[in-house]
Amino acid sequence: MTINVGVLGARGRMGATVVNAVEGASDMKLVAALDAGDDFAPLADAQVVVDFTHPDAVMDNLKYLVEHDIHAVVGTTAFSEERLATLRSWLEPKPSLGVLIAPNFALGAVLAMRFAAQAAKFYASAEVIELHHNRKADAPSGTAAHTARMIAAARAEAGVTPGPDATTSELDGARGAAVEGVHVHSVRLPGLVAHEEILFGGEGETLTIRHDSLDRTSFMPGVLFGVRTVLTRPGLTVGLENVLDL
Ligand SMILES: NC(=O)C1=CN([C@@H]2O[C@H](COP(=O)(O)OP(=O)(O)OC[C@H]3O[C@@H](n4cnc5c(N)ncnc54)[C@H](OP(=O)(O)O)[C@@H]3O)[C@@H](O)[C@H]2O)C=CC1
Ligand SMILES: O=C(O)C1=N[C@H](C(=O)O)C[C@H](O)C1
Repeated sequence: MTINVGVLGARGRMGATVVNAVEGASDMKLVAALDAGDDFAPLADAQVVVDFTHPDAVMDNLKYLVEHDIHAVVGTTAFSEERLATLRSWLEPKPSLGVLIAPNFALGAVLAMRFAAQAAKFYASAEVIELHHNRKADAPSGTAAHTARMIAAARAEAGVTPGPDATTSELDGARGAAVEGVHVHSVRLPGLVAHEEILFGGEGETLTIRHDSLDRTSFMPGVLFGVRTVLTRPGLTVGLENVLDL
């Protein structure tokens, strides 16, 4: 079976890479490659649309896709619990429609998050550092926020209370942003692509888990897997770890 795929954000850094990947996939056909300001009419031919646009645009795009019964694979970041709840309400009357949102489609990043969740119950102290290119629109990264939430959930399940921290900040932001009790630090530099370190500290030891995306092709196997998977996975799925056999 050939899957008809549309891409939103097609002229962007990720969208252009997705266009190439879809064109190179023998089981997919690219039917629309659209960007900001384009007419969405060509999406009528798409079974699945991949969205790598902008946090300010993605909810309107998803509303359009759900209204038109088109499955969606979403890499665009900055999904709050409120946004996810809105999306679930849109999907409720569409029981066969699937939306897959993944803050990171790179296999290594998904594994790093899983390892971090595993480690979280053994270490009361954890910090996340994400490092990205300086054209990135949002901070913290979607991956860092998701990682922090996974650590928080693993701690809650294991009954681990976040470790002591005696520091008083002299300057706002010196300790980063707290996402569900986990400090997250964002670095922006030209030359970087997408990188994350998760640091754990315990009695006389530290554990560092690090992932580096050195090229945007690192995200493509996950995106193509998402396109193939979303057709048979109705409802909202958040995180590639929930569809991969890890
Ligand atoms: N989940 C993952 O694995 C990954 C996620 N990302 C995320 O993907 C998103 C895009 O990143 P990146 O490609 O670097 O960003 P870019 O800015 O390079 O690309 C975004 C593109 O989307 C276009 N766009 C904006 N609004 C719309 C709209 N309403 N409809 C269609 N196209 C639109 C932009 O056009 P214009 O410039 O004219 O506004 C631009 O061409 C970010 O949220 C980023 O964090 C990135 C890498 C991996
Ligand atoms: O903007 C990017 O580049 C990336 N965005 C995603 C995020 O915010 O986590 C995924 C990856 O880190 C690259």
